[in-house]
Amino acid sequence: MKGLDFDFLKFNWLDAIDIVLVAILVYYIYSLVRNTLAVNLILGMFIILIAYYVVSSLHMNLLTAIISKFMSVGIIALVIIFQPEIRRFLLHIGKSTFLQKNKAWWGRLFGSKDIERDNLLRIKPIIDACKTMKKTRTGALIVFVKYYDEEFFTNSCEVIDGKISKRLLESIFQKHSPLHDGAVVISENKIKSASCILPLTDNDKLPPQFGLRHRAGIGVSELSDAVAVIVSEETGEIAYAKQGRVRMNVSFGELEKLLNKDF
Ligand SMILES: Nc1ncnc2c1ncn2[C@@H]1O[C@H](COP(=O)(O)OP(=O)(O)OP(=O)(O)O)[C@@H](O)[C@H]1O
Repeated sequence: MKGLDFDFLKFNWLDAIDIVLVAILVYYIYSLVRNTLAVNLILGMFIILIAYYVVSSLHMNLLTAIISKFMSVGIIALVIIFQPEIRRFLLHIGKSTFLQKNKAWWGRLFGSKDIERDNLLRIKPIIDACKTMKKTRTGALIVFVKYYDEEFFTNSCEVIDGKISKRLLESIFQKHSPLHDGAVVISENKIKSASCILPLTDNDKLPPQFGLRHRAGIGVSELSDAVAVIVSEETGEIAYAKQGRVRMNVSFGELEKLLNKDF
């Protein structure tokens, strides 16, 4: 009888690096899809994969053939289904590149105070406008995007391309303004557009009080690197959506910190 082959148990440092990298990748994917619909899709795929192994090991040929045909087109289906997650994943990688990180490090080393001060100056009119809108129960949806996709936004928005100001934001969302319906998009330190119709999230686990405004804010944050600030017309509460997840009852202090980090 031939001896058993335990070669596969040999373990070297490259295997260790391999395992660590796979663990990081799995964690990265998990943190991208956590609390989003993609989790259910991954679970569904996993069940189909197990079903395939079960039926093929039981030699159930017809079912095996059907599932394997289904899986052979799976890769195209996966790219289509997970398009928002793949896009977010690539954007994350791009954002964490050496150059981008270095920019932040130079800032931290030599000009952190100035950068922080500049950032707070940029954010202040937005926070102030949110404070007023919360007080007056004016519904608002403000979306911040790092990369302004002309095609995506121009088709469904009114172009503004104006300086960020408290009064401009308040006037846009004021109930009688023709532009108050929809979202304001801020990018490149400007109010790029208003009255934007955004894609709604399909997430069915959201609180029942979340209507279209909240769904639109969460929806756009699922599809891109956008973050959204939502002021509820009903309650005046501020919500913050990022990567398809939403934080409710955000205080102005928190909002400042979040925008300082993400905007
Ligand atoms: N697809 C969309 N994109 C951007 N804004 C939208 C979209 N659909 C609806 N809205 C905005 O949401 C408003 C309706 O909000 P709705 O009352 O359904 O939201 P909500 O999440 O319950 O918030 P609120 O607490 O302010 O009522 C609309 O007047 C419009 O301004």
